[in-house]
Amino acid sequence: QNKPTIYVLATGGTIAGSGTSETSSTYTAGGLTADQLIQAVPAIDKIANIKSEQIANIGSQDMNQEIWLQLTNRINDLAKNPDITGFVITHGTDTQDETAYFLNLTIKTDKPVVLTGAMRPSNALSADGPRNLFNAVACAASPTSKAKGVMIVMDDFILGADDIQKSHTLTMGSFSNPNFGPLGIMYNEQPMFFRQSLKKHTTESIFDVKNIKQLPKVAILMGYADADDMFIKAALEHKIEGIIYAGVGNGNMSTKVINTLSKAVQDRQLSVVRSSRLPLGPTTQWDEIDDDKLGFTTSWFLSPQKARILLMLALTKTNDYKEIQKYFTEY
Ligand SMILES: NC(=O)C[C@H](N)C(=O)O
Repeated sequence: QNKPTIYVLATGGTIAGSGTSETSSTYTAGGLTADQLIQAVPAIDKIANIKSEQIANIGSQDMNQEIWLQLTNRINDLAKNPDITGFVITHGTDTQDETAYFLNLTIKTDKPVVLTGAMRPSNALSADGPRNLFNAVACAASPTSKAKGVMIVMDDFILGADDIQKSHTLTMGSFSNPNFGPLGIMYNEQPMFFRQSLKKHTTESIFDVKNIKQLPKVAILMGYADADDMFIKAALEHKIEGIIYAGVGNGNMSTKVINTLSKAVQDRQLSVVRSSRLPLGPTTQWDEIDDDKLGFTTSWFLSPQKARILLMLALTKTNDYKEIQKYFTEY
């Protein structure tokens, strides 16, 4: 029939998980296959032909760069097939923001790529997975979803990868674009878009991971009152190339932390990106810290975990902090 073909790549998560009963909070993420997830939503057949593939079947707390690279390379390859309209990735919610942002920077297609997941396991009373999967397929099937960057569809909202945040440990409605608002909503089997990100992504992104087997090593460390530099020293022993420091307030750091980090910038060209432990607002340059003097970069609106992804990709190109700072304003 004349329906769009959507390619579903399944990776596990609570959407594929099963609980000990339909009302218990005890469950294991992952388990159900891509085919089982799709068969549980017969309404999908009305709107799309589905092809599917099992990439992994894990809780997303175990997501890793091998799977990221596999997803990127597979989608870039499949996107050349004119019969495929768009892609849906089922994924655990814990690190969905990271995978979405990684793909946003490394996928080279205008075709819609939509991630979805669930907060309740597949056999829970009022499980959210089936509706989310239906909406994700409907979003990926629509021509209006093209060239919008990688999106996440959860709880009827369409969310952009650069601002996506999981903000509640337990309940549905956990996902939002907290700084700039959602891109749109799913309504009546169709996406309705109200906003679009101006950040570079997908076809405009310069990051190409086709020949990359191992990404540069970057760690995240968090600031707090009376922060010591012991974790920085420990990280430096592991041949780390970059540190994202999730500082207090506007990416601030204790004097001890600043001194140890700036010494590592000078002595061994460590790349340091200041970010914030706060959920909202940018980490701006030059407020209380002289970034140019120290050779530091700031993450602007990226959360520490997304700043880590951009820094890993940036380090495949350069370790010049000015160039890296440019990336943090563009992506
Ligand atoms: N709601 C979920 O999907 C949580 C689960 N731990 C996961 O990320 O796979």
